[in-house]
Amino acid sequence: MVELRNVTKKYDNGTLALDGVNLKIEEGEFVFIVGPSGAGKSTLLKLLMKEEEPTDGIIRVNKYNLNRMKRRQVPYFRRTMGIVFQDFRLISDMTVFENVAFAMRVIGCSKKSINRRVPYVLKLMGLEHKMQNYPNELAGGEQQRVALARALVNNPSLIIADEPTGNVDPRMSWDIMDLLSEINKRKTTVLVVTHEKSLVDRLRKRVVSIEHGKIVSDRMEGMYR
Ligand SMILES: Nc1ncnc2c1ncn2[C@@H]1O[C@H](COP(=O)(O)OP(=O)(O)OP(=O)(O)O)[C@@H](O)[C@H]1O
Repeated sequence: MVELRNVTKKYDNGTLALDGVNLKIEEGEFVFIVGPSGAGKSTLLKLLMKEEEPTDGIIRVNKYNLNRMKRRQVPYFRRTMGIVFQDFRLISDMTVFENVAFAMRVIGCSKKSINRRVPYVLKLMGLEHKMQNYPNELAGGEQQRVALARALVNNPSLIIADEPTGNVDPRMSWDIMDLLSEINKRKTTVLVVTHEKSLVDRLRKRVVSIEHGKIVSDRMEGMYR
């Protein structure tokens, strides 16, 4: 469960990025966050992963109250969620396999389970033939899928993705959305920031629109209405 109550974020330079945001996302929901550039979408995600602090308001993610969280708890908290960053943040001197394995290693998984799980997840992403390659040897869309594999590998209860289809062709965008939908069917909460109106229009999901730091609409979208 994700909850923001009256959340405001003003950056040090005076920019009001979020202005009194109230939002509740139940466990197992799939939610798109949309809005023009500069609306505050990335800021919202950064607050949810405690990369930024709110100026005001209360934020809860799963069993955590982010306002009260101690600095040393943050890495543990982040490990409960799968995060796909806009710029992937893959580690350049690690292979694809190692990048995904690393997420398992930091939570103390055994070598045996890593060797079983990582190839499985990479295969799901259609990357089994790239396991020993380095990120800079991959196309943008492939790097995107490595980032997604890394976010999924520990079966998180919440996945947060910032423009997960940003650098890929339309067909691949659909594949990524299909994967996220599949994961969502297994009760994982999925939160996706996207610019791609065509995806949002065709998928029957909850869509939260943000403009100038405020939620301007919150509705179910879909071709079947
Ligand atoms: N670290 C920062 N310091 C100061 N201002 C910032 C910072 N990060 C973002 N902003 C500003 O806050 C506002 C919201 O930015 P944010 O990145 O959340 O928008 P966005 O909706 O994600 O945009 P985009 O779709 O282009 O990624 C913008 O005016 C932006 O310039």
